[in-house]
Amino acid sequence: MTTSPVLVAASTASFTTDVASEVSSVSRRRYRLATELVFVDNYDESGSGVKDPYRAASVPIYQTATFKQVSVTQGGEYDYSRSGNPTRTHLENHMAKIMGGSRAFAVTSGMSALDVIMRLVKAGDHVIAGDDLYGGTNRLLGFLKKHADIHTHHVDTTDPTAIEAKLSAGPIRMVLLETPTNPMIRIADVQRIAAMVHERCPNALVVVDNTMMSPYLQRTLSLGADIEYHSGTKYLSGHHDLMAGVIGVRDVALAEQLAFVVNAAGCGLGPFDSWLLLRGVKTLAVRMDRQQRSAERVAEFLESRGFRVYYPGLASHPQYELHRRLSDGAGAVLSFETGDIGISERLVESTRLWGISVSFGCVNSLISMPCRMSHASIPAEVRQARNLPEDLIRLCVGIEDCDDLLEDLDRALRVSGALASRVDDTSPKPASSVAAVAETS
Ligand SMILES: Cc1ncc(COP(=O)(O)O)c(C=O)c1O
Ligand SMILES: N[C@@H](CCSC[C@H](N)C(=O)O)C(=O)O
Repeated sequence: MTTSPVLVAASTASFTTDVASEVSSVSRRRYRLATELVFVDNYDESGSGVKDPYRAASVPIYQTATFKQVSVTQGGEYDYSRSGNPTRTHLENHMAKIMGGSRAFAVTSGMSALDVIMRLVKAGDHVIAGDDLYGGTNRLLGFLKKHADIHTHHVDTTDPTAIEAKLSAGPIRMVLLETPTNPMIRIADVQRIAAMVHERCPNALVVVDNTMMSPYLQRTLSLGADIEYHSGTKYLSGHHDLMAGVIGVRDVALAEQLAFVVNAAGCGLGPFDSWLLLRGVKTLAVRMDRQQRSAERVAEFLESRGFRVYYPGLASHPQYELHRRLSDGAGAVLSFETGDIGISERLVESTRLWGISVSFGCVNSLISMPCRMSHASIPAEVRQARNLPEDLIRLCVGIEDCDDLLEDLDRALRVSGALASRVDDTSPKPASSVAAVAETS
């Protein structure tokens, strides 16, 4: 991160209301994001006024559903963990700080985050969303169309004029963007789209699913989005050992509406998962830096072998410059085509180190075929109409030694026949691939 340190008002996160008001007026130096990720504001900045009574180095897990009251009318800050829990509050304040929002909410999954956000849309309203987007998002939007009379227009979000053309299609309440998209890794110009939507449709909210970048690489609230959300199941937690969603907002009134829904619908993240997520977020920068470095090598390796690779860190990506302008890195998810569904299936099943699994953002490297797995819920004819390649392979690059990853991939490319169908065997190989070939033969 390159942002220079500035002074900001301290978070009002607290375990007790009285200490919160005591520290809320204090300003402290704002560090670079990699520092802020590990700096969990558990004490006040002077180090004297303690927010946690025992100055616990790790935020405690308040594994309780209820909080006792002093009397019938006198309660504390918390009464019931659905409405609020200190461990969750800590996580939420930490995430608001990291995302550059006024407030954040931690809920039970990424889909739950979108479900909360969609409660801001009422029957008869229209939504504009991408034609390349996560299968579960497509499924929820389809459900809302069928059962709640919320109509979604799916457009190519790489083209702001395609969005502009739909702004008069009905009462637009929301523009929902993924950038990069899952699984085609396309980029939306959030800044331009947000400015245009806010000018043309002041009642519309610009919502960004920032899961693939994480707030470490891209902060869309500062690009003009009204709401940014994440599947915390992915990079924020990093280990595929929990499900979570995080929503961040700038506007205080909007935050109040979301807070109401989280409590009313009862999807706030439980104390243990809140603690696990807070723990995961602390290592986000080191994980992402490492995963991204390896992803760059993997993308270059595949491109040098003649494959069509989708990764915004490659100069060949059509929105390479745009993504560089909007973000701090290309991330660690990429996809590529082999040109043949059978070859893709064999390739995926030939890897040993890359786990065949949905999801991404884990420290372990994963390989998948979106049309058979994460995006299988999108009907085949819709996938075809949206030009989603059936042979597409998606890679989520983990933290393993990159030479091992390349060797495993190289071997799988060969045994599946993918490489033979792409390039002649005399093309340059990474030094490490020699061992892999020997292993195969
Ligand atoms: C881009 C994106 N957004 C949201 C989700 C939903 O997250 P979750 O699985 O945590 O519900 C996923 C994957 O599941 C995803 O890939
Ligand atoms: N069976 C699940 C599949 C989850 S896909 C998870 C992730 N977002 C990805 O893109 O891999 C479902 O149908 O929801």
